[in-house]
Amino acid sequence: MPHAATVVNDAVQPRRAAMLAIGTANPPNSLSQEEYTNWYFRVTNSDHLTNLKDKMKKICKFLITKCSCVATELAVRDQPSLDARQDILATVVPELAAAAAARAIAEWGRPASDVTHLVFTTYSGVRMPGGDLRLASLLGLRRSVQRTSMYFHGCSAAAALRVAKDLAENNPGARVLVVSAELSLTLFRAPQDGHVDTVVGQALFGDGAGAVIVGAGGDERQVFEMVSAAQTVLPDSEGAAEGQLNASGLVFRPSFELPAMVRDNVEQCLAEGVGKHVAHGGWNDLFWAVHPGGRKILDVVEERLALAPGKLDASRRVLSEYGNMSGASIIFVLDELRRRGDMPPGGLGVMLGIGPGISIEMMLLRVAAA
Ligand SMILES: CC(C)(COP(=O)(O)OP(=O)(O)OC[C@H]1O[C@@H](n2cnc3c(N)ncnc32)[C@H](O)[C@@H]1OP(=O)(O)O)[C@@H](O)C(=O)NCCC(=O)NCCSC(=O)CC(=O)O
Repeated sequence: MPHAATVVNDAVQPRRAAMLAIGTANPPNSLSQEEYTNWYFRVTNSDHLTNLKDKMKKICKFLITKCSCVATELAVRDQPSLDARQDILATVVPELAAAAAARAIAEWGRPASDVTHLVFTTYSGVRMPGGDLRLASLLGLRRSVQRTSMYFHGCSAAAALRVAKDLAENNPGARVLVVSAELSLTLFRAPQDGHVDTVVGQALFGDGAGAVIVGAGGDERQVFEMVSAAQTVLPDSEGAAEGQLNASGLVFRPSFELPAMVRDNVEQCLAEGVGKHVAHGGWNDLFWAVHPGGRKILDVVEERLALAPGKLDASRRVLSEYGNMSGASIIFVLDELRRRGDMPPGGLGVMLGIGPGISIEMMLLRVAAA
């Protein structure tokens, strides 16, 4: 029963930020995972690597669809250099970001020019000026919008939401647009004999963008109150989710140990990061928005916190529908949770982000009054 949990010292925060609207977008042409696996091995001339293809099919069987944008198809056909990919990403990433942001702004109901701050996050390409500027222009944001970009933070929308909470609570009248947009084109590479990690990455990562409007005070409808936020780094975890941009794109290698590291530390992180702000009779008193980094990540969180079956359904659905869209995923999970409509106003929950570091982002949320 979510109602059983309450916020400690609830009245202390005079102006608390809230998520006011949420929008998401994906590239139009999604494939089933089986289609994607067949396509991936065909376009990379790798059908002869039957062992790897079988492994990818096995990994994919828990996933339903995979977005494969037109850009990836074009890029692969032309065997692009990093330069060619950067050109594609420079156009497509801000457009995908703008599609998600436009939905959030439409739901919010105020003009785009009322956005005072933009926090943009991506690992899909780097450029000067950044995708945030193009995004601001596509949306018609005011020239004086205060922009902040977070590149290569991996699953960073949770961190971007923490930054937005601070901005909203410390700048009266601020309306912060948070946008995370990811295209796995940046990670795309052909399978290599003997390297299972390559197909793990190709199977797991998907394309999507998520956007949230954050503000404090005012009379707009709220979705989730952002009660408290914290970040921590897991001990001895450096290198457990490493990525580096090189001539062949972003090479990202999640380690085998990552799920076990999360399993061994998640409860203590939550006790320290969220525990002091909430009185509850057990983790099942809360709703959960966990970064769908992979099936095993969700399994270990569920197991360690002894969560009831179904508690991570929103994360599991997003993972199976869209794959791991890195930062954007957590926004899809929040959207999925509120769309289900089964959380009573006042119910408390936790947003849990897991990214390179291993960094753990935690935010205590409260379902806003209807
Ligand atoms: C990838 C999986 C969905 C596959 O699950 P399955 O149950 O289908 O199968 P499995 O675990 O037996 O793995 C299938 C095959 O892949 C191999 N395999 C699994 N994980 C691997 C890894 N990290 N590196 C290299 N190989 C790996 C296994 O050894 C096995 O090969 P063999 O058959 O030869 O033994 C799961 O293992 C998982 O969820 N792992 C965690 C993924 C992860 O780290 N995500 C976080 C990404 S970082 C992130 O999310 C943050 C961010 O984006 O910023």
